[in-house]
Amino acid sequence: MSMYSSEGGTVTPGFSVSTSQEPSESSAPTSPGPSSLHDAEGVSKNLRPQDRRSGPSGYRFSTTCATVDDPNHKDQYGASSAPIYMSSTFKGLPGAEFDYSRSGNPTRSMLQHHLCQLQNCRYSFAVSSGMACLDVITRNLKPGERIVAGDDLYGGTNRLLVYLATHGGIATDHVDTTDASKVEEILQKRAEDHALGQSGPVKMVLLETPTNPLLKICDLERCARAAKKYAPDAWVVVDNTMMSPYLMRPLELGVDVVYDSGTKYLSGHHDLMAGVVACDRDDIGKQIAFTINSIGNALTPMDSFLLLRGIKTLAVRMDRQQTNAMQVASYLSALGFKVNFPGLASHPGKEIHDAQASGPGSVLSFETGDKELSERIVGATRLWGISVSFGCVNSLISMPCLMSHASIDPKVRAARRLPEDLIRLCVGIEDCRDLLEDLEAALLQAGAIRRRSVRSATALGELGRVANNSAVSPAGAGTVFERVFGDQTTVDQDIVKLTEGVDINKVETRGGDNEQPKDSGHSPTTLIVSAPGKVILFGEHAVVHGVRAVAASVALRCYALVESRKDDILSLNLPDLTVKHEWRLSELPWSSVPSNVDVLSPGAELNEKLHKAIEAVVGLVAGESERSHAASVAFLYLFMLISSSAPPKLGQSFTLRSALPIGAGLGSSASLSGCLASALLVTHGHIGLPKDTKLPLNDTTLINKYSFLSEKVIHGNPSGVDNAVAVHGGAIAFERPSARTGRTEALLERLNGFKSFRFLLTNTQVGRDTKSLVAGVGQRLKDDPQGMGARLDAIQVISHKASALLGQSNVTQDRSAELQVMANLIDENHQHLVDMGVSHASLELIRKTTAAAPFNLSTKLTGAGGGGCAVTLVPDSMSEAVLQQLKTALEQQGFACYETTVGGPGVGILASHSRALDQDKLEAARAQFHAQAELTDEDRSRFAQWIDGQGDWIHS
Ligand SMILES: Nc1ncnc2c1ncn2[C@@H]1O[C@H](COP(=O)(O)OP(=O)(O)O)[C@@H](O)[C@H]1O
Ligand SMILES: C[C@@](O)(CCOP(=O)(O)O)CC(=O)O
Repeated sequence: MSMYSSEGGTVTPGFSVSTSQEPSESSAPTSPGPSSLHDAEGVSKNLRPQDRRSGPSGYRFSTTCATVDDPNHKDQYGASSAPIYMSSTFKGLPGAEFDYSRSGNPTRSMLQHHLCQLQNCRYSFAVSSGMACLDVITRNLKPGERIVAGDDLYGGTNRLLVYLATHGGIATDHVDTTDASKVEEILQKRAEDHALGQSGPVKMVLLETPTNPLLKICDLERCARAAKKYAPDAWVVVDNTMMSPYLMRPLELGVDVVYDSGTKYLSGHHDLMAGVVACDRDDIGKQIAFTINSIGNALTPMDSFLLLRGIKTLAVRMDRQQTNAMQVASYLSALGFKVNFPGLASHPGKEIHDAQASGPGSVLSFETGDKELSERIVGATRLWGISVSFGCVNSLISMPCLMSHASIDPKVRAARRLPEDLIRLCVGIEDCRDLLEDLEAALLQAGAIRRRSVRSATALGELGRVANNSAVSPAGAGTVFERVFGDQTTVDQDIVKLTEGVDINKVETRGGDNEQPKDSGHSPTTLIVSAPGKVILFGEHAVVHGVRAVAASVALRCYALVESRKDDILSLNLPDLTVKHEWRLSELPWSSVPSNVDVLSPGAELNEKLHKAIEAVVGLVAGESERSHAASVAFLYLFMLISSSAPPKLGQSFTLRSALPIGAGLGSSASLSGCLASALLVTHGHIGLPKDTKLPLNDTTLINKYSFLSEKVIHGNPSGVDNAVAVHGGAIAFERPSARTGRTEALLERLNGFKSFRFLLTNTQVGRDTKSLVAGVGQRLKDDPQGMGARLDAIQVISHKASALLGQSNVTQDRSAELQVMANLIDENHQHLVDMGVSHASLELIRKTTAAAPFNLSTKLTGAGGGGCAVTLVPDSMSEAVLQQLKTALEQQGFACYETTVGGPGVGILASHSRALDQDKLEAARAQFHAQAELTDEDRSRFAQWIDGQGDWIHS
């Protein structure tokens, strides 16, 4: 029988183990015991455990891990990997080494031999789980005897101790073991009580360091000394799971028994449950062998094999895990979170820890100050698996109070100062950049941090400074991070280094260690956004081909309500088109998102693969109109692109309502696109909300880029003028980049004089489709490049004249002459549009009506034409009565008139975190957004008026 076997020889099924079958003190190992080798080498405790030689071969730790060699169980075929003896019984005469697998199994014996090498001890036992270890150990206690244990214990340990108290009469004193004097005090007190007959003797001191999940440090040597002094009969037991024998070997520090949950670091792959008990004392070894054989919780052959295999890579795994953990801890700490990790210089127990262990391990925890925020963070991670346990090659995230420690009474948790908001991270071997990116994205999505734009960094003169750092993102996005504690703003270059390659600009935390979270510092999850429609006064269609267009925002807007959800559903509600979509986030075609998306710098081209994949997903809804299909595809396209850096786990609900007539040439699609882009960029943390009510230009530029992509989905080949107006607002002259004109960058010029003109918009109510009208003009240009080219040139001249006129901010002396010039330009431009084939009988009727006496006004189609809207220039001199008369005439012909002001603001944001959208207002807004689908024009304008009148909108 091997000294390393737990079983102790032959056991006949159905019979109890006789003492002679337990490991006997006289039995000698058949190979030199590890301790003898150590003694021979005079190994000093001052050497780091992993540097010390261990095992009979005298190899260092990682070599020993990989070198499984049990001289007592040499394989007859020379198998390189320990064979799995999948046999419950073994044939042979009584007295043979193996007879029944509960008592002994060759695979388990090989494992236990190997564990002895690693743990530098003579007895190692493999059982069915970490808790089984504690069960086996505590069975040494008798009713009336006592345990002293820590107060920051794993929930399962706590549960077993409570069970022992209630069912076994074995009480536990919980003390703060991080303060060795407390351990000394309680041991002394119990010794005195026992001497006086007032309490049972302490028979076990249960320690763990670092503790789980607060990572507090206990001085093992000092506690063990105190135990030997005041309770010499007590077993000093250490749960070494957080360290593993690679980082700490408590038996060398005066401890009697060590156990590890083998499920964690030892196996490393979360593919088995196991526990390992180790000791160097014969009396304890004998007792434990007896108990395991009696209760039958020894590890199965298959799991023994798996554990043995896992152990071979223990050192390399832990090296990588620790390095990663150190980076994660530093990252969180630099962001201002309270981080518990003994690797950090700030850890109060670091000195003691470093003296007894050779690394911090890879478990850390941090506090956010807000339980719900923590839940959101945990829920928002993707790469970090939400799971209990630790030590696995895969990184895990959990909230101990809801998971591993949920079995501890909340009152007890509170008394033991276990914060409810605590998040535990168990770091794996992944590429740390991915881990940090995922964590960062989760922090952003949950609202724990927020990023700020590159522009403000540049303004602060910081970007250049940090850009010199070699660790700046290869994407060149300018990885500058900013922390904010109250009013203090710092740029932390360490974070830049840590998140090398992370495509994020600036990050602000919303609280330091002692600071309560401030709502103002995070990406709001509930908000209302709006964007205006537009009227093109000159240059529509031609603008697609590089010609200048003159356009302005109108007071009719689209509005979106965005709310976060607690499930994984992404919902898009389009009541104007009576459509509601719901998609499960996991069902979206994430694999079609290009891998190299730079969210802050999207290209101007649609990604065809993603576009097609999304069309297929949206196309699954039967009976949807082309209109809502296009809007839904545009929405999903933006959603997937914008969230691609961290696909969320929790869904969102989007409800869009428009005060604009849809498909009437007033840019409803662009205003919808502006709403979607701004809402997504803000709620996904790519745009932080400004402290004042003005969105910075770089943010509106980003919104515009996404709006343009959305327009491309809806329109095919838009010029970009509609979305430029919807996002930036005001009145503009616009020219897109074009091969025809040689322009390589879009031109956007503000026209301040536009506002002084009055316009009447008249909707023909004739539906049409921008996409096909634009495509039609494109085709005509191909068919007749000369004729069409001449028209485009003529429109270019018109637009230039008009923008020169409308750009003047002061009303000139000769106002009526100006108005006449404008009227002529309108007529001329309309004629070209007729020639381009995009007018319509209804539009011509409006022209005729407005041109007739007594009105004598100039009108042109606006937008894509083919129906839709017409715009009429109303001279300053026209009285309200005459204007009313014109409106009545038009309305009698079945048209709808809008008197709208032009040149108002672009995208607007009303966020729930500001007082502008308090709970009451939000409820009222919800009711309005979710009111019956069909709204009359009057309902719409009432709704718009109400929403526009709420709070302080943040505007472009
Ligand atoms: N309120 C809305 N709800 C859903 N989709 C909308 C809404 N407003 C605009 N759209 C989308 O925009 C398209 C209309 O765009 P378009 O034909 O260019 O007309 P417009 O001149 O109004 O922009 C619709 O077919 C639809 O896809
Ligand atoms: C015809 C066009 O110039 C304007 C389209 O406006 P609308 O979609 O009709 O609102 C096309 C474009 O500029 O993208």
